[in-house]
Amino acid sequence: MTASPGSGPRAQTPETSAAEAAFREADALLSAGDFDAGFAAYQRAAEGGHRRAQVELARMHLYGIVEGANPVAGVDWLSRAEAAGNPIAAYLMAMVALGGALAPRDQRINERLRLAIDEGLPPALRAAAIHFGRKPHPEDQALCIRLLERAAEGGDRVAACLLAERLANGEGTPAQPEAAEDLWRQLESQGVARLPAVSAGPPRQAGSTPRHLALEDVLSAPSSTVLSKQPRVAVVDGLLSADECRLLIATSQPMLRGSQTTDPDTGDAIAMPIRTSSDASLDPIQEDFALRAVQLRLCAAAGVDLVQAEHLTVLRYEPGQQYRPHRDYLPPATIARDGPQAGNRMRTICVYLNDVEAGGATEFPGPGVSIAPKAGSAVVFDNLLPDGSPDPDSVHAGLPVDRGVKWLGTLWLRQGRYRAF
Ligand SMILES: O=C(O)CCC(=O)C(=O)O
Ligand SMILES: [Fe+2]
Repeated sequence: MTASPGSGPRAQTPETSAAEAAFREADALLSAGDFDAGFAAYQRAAEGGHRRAQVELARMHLYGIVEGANPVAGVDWLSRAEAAGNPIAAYLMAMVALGGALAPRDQRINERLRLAIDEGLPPALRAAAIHFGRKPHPEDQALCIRLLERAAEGGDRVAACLLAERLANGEGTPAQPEAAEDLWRQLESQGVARLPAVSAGPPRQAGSTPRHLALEDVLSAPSSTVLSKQPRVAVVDGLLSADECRLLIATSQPMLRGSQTTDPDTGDAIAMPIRTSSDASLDPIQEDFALRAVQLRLCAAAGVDLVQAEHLTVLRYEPGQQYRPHRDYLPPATIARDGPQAGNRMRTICVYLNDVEAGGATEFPGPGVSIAPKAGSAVVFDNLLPDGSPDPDSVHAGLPVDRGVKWLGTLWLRQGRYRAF
């Protein structure tokens, strides 16, 4: 990758003063909570060629911040800013393109990410660190550490958590317990909670030459082992790396709240004794490249497209907490309200994010299958019969945790497209 803003033919044009004024006005309006007027002001600035306004306008379109937002228009604005060399636009385009729906999932993703890395964008540095961290070559491991350091220096707290754990455990670097402890103390003083121990085994991703960023290497999932044919239940070992497990935990930890369940009669989300864990559902606006890459691999393991996935949910069970026997398919009232075009939840993938000291297995009483949590491994199961109707035999439970804590990531996968990108 070559271009960097401020040099060469792709240099950014200086913003005109009218566009700059509209951009500032938009910022002020948004700070005051007036989203519609802010959107309109960004639109004026964007049409005047203001690159940052184009990016902000694109985000409002992509994430549906205002009435009339349109993800396709979001991608158009990103393309314009990207063509002018804006690295944030390139990063966001890479993130959108992972879904394959509004931009092709092709080689340009690597090029875009490289541009954003060259510009030192912390979420791009973090995503690249996690990418190289999956590869066993010592040069890739060393690169992972360096990229985490750069992201952490750029203020990325999740990267700092990942770095602290690698320093503590001597992953990709000699163990440095004191440096790890210092980093954790700094993070704790900023309100960041420590991570549970995660040991997903050594990096094992086969693939390309060291130090070469090639996302296609890490997007394919290892093969699965079928435990039951009817209902279909399979496990996939070694799906996520320790960094990826930690990424999900560190991202969701500040957002955890008591779990809710869908009332089968009304479709409302309510607290019910069936599910006593805490959870966080990640809104698309909270996603970054690394989180989407992880979800893409989960979807590959489940054999569905990323756009069929509901938002990623991360659950935490403390001792005694459980998810009593239930089925994941939705009542018609919920489907009518939330993605009627997407149909029902055809499949579920749950990935274990840590090893549980005792208890916490996922149990399918029908076929008599029980899966013990193992960091980085996943269970995939069908909720519907081949004709698309709900399968009552898909009943399953998260058994109570006896000792330790259980962290789990769940994607509920619809029959059709649920996400815009
Ligand atoms: O905690 C478990 O093992 C199962 C979780 C589950 O059933 C779900 O997330 O739908
Ligand atoms: Fe479930």
